[in-house]
Amino acid sequence: MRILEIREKTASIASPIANAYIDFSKMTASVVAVVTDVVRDGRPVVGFGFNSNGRYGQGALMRERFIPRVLEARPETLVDEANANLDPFAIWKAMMTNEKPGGHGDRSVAVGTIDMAVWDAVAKIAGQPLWRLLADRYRGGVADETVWVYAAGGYYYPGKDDRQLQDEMRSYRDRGYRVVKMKIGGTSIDDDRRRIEAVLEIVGDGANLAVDANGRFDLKTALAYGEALRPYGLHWYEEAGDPLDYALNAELAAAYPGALATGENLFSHQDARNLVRYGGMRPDRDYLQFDCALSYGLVEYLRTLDAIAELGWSSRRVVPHGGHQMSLNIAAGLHLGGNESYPDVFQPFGGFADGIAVEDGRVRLPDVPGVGFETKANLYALMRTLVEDL
Ligand SMILES: O=C([O-])CC(=O)C(=O)O
Ligand SMILES: [Mg+2]
Repeated sequence: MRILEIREKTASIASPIANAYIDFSKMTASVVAVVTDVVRDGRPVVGFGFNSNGRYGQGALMRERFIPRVLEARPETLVDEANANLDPFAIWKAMMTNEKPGGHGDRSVAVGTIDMAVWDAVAKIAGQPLWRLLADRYRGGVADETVWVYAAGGYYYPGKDDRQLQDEMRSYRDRGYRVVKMKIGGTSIDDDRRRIEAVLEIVGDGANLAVDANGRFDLKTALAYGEALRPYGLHWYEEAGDPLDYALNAELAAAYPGALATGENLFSHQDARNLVRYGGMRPDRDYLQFDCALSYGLVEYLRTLDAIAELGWSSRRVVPHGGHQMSLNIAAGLHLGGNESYPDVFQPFGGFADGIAVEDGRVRLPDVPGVGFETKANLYALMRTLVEDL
């Protein structure tokens, strides 16, 4: 059993939306296909992966370092004999040969994207949905039947007024979501207060609304927003300050009684552990949002979950960023607290299986081998363009 080829290409996810920090007018993502020599139903098993929004395509790093290392490794060293399958841990180790510690940045995205495709292939070779394989291997066979999801959107874009923001949020609620998320910090605090109140007219209770500042604020502004947000009793206040400014986060946590959420821009188990050690995050109410597709993949995510468990954190406090099916599988198979969803933005990567509706804020997973990309027609059509000749 061996990996024959790893193909990648860059896809555009450009759109006019903006958060408080960046606009997405030139945003891209990498799509990867891991081609194996295993044949199922007369066709080679191919695992697919892609990286989450916000970090651009990583083709150059893949082509120059990570793909060659996998293909140069002796094939027998990448096999998991016990399970008669490929070994994601050995493949990960091969990719990370001669990589120094620290400085987790774009390479963690490149590795995470290939790792997603490897796990898709592994689950397909096993003939199981990934969520089932993960539950069997790591959680005594018990998977969650449904996963809590929330609808992320509420972006800024030119000409968008409160009425359009309300229509957007109403449409998420009409599609079965209970909790919605909107951007803050891209305008004045008074404007944001008005936008929040407009959305609360639609979703009612503050517990149905999360807000996301995308790391924009300095300490003073983070605290001022904390004061302004406090009376609303929001679901969470996300990424107030710079992702690596643990002291800012700790000061905010000491002042803000509601839930905080952060971690989407921390890309290693060491950084995740430092957030939990030094960021003042409270295990009884706050949320951790590490995204495997940006942070060296599921192999590293398992280490991250172990690292936070050692510090007393339940996996139920983890609600990944990224709105993708890979994290949905991890949430169901490894007992996380839920998953982000982008019902409308970042298509075709956002959203889950076609034909499985969100009901009362929860979604089921498809019962097909792998991550389930084949159940999302627009995404699978894009992935197939990598392997049209196979
Ligand atoms: O706007 C973005 O970069 C995405 C984001 O923060 C989120 O989904 O939480
Ligand atoms: Mg965010």
